[in-house]
Amino acid sequence: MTVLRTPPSPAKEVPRFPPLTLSNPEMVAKHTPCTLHPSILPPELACRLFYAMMDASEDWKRNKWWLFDRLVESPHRTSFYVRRPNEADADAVDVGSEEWQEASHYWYNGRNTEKPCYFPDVLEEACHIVERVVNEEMKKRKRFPLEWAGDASGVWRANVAAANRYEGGKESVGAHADRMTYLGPYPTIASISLGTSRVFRLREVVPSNQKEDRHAQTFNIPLSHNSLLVMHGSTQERFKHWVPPQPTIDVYRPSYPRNPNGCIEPSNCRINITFRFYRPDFHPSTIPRCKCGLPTDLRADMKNRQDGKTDKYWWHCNGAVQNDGKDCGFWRVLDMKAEERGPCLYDKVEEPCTSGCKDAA
Ligand SMILES: O=C(O)CCC(=O)C(=O)O
Ligand SMILES: [Fe+2]
Repeated sequence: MTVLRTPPSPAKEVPRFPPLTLSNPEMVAKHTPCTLHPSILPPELACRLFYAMMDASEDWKRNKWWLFDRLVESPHRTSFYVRRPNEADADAVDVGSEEWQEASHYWYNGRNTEKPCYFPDVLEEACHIVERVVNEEMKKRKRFPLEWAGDASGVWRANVAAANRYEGGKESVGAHADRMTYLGPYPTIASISLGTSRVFRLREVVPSNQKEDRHAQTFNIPLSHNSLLVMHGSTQERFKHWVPPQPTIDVYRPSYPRNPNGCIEPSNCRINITFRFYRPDFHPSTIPRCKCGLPTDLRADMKNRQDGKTDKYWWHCNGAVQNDGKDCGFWRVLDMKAEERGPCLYDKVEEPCTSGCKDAA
């Protein structure tokens, strides 16, 4: 017997757009929730910071983690710095204190047991400039209800910095969104690049309910020496970012010699420094432990984004990266109220901004 069925309707044609290079600040602001400043520090300071971080990076380590049954190493070196609290500032958090040490170990996937270094003077000098620019930017933007609002002064500041060194074009970092364990939701992350220019890549994670309607586009942002990329709130909730290996790179020629009468040595290294704010309401003592007894990871539920206020985040076991690849399967939804976190901008933001809203991009 032949059964006649109506043929299935052809799948909807959803256009795919090729990767787009965002070569100026206007394009970056149009397509992403980030802002680009091509030249952020006075040139002499940028060069001094490059040399200081190149010297320090001799001691930086490659992160290690378990991928299934294999111990793998990051294809770049990394380090973690904490800022000395400002005595004059009553709100300042001493993330260098013993109670915060766990947060620095977490950067190294629980491996590093040494005390993190305080910002060297040159990093402190750069940080002041970065903070001023970030705060100017933030004033112009629509903010998100879950952002931190506990600072009496209302200004953004950095209390930690993570640094990476990429040597040559082969070194890279894989696609990820930054873990929010100590940053909390909608963090602002300010990223300085020094040395060789590399491409920074961003790609949105399209929510499950929009998958049939649109594809994500890949954006390439060339980050040259002394540029600042500010990843504003929602970047970690909506996008993954990475620095891909690059077959060719332009060697960086510093504008100043290392020593007054020395010669200029070209370099094939890129140094990246991300300034971050570890929130007091995400203090290590408040981070849920999984069944392995380890601090859990906080991640945004990127595929089910909501309205900027009711977005979901999960605490989940981070054991797989540390524990011979074994994960205890623990997870729990973040509940800001029940976990007594905040204060957030909730009450100050009149209308919630949808994660995809244009002003927030
Ligand atoms: O090197 C960069 O620009 C990105 C580094 C990064 O994504 C990270 O450290 O989380
Ligand atoms: Fe990152």
